[in-house]
Amino acid sequence: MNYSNGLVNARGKQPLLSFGVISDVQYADIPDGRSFLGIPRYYRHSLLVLQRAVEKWNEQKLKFVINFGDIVDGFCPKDQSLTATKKVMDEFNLFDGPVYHMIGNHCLYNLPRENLLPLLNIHSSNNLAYYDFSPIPEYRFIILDGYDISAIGWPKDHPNTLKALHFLEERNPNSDKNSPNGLVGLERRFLMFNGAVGKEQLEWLDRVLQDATKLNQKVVLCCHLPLDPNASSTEALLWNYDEVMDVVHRYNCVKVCLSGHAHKGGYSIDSYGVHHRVLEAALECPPSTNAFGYIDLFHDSLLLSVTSYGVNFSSLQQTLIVTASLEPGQVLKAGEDQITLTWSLNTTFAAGIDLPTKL
Ligand SMILES: Nc1ccn([C@@H]2O[C@H](COP(=O)(O)O)[C@@H](O)[C@H]2O)c(=O)n1
Ligand SMILES: O=P(O)(O)OC[C@H](O)CO
Repeated sequence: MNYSNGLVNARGKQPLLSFGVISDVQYADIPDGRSFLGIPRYYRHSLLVLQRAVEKWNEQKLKFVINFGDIVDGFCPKDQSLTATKKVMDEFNLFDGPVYHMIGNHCLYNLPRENLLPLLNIHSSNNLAYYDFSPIPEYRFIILDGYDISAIGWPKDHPNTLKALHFLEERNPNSDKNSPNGLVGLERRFLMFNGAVGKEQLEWLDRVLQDATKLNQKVVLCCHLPLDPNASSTEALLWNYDEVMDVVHRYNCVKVCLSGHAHKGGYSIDSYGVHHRVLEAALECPPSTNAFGYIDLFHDSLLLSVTSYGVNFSSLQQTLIVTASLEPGQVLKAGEDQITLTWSLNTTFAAGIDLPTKL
């Protein structure tokens, strides 16, 4: 198969396919602000990051794009939720190919599922937002709905809202269920801005992984909420990340889990050798810097090139490269294959790095 834009990757191999990634745009037409923890948030600039991303992805002729959720921020005035969501979608729609979306908590603060899902081109009879696709026979992509069991997004009397409230009541004694005060270690994920994958979705995941195994496909698992404590702040984890990973670990086909939500990003390899990469938030890029990228898929590895914080878009001085070898067997320690490189001014996208240890 040819590399989509006709270029050979600087490692000398032609990728089977390349696709774009971005997360947590959280656009709102409001002045800059800060997160609860004081991190600056640039609500208007994030749309410019998306515009630059789409421009770059089109230049690179990528096959498709995956958006990891939270396209509009919860602080968006509610009478502007619909127009803001459409405005962001208009930008995504300028990409010359399909864009696969997933939902995040901020999307759900703005619009109920029944209005949101059609805008995100997620066609579902039960308002759940999980699905899979296989752009080439060698790979299967699975998009999870991390807010299946959630106290946000469903009507107040929906069984999933009630289940979520009950779940939180049992695990988080604070009156503000977004507060992790007093919760210890992994308990700190039991917050209202997170959610869980429900039983039926878990069973569906199991069936898809069974099928992928039968077809000898490698799987990229995507979820707004991170699935490994070593790749994310504890407060951002999916409530039942452990149940999801128990299903994943029954098979050998899932090679990498990608997510957003934990804005500073992260990377780990779990004890089964599955790679986890949390993507940095577009929202928290200071003006004229970026957080988006693309992934090259190979038979035995993938290569993520991220245009990261502090990088001037036109010079692309720094590119964060992660090569993740996908063969089963030996497990690398987290961080061992994550390398930050500084490139000279006239270098554009750069080479991958061969792993010191081949899996
Ligand atoms: N450590 C934290 C983090 C958050 N909260 C609460 O969650 C709300 C949303 O947080 P953002 O990161 O999206 O700004 C925030 O307003 C707090 O109520 C918290 O209590 N402790
Ligand atoms: O996506 P937000 O704004 O709800 O923030 C989530 C936090 O970063 C989780 O620690």
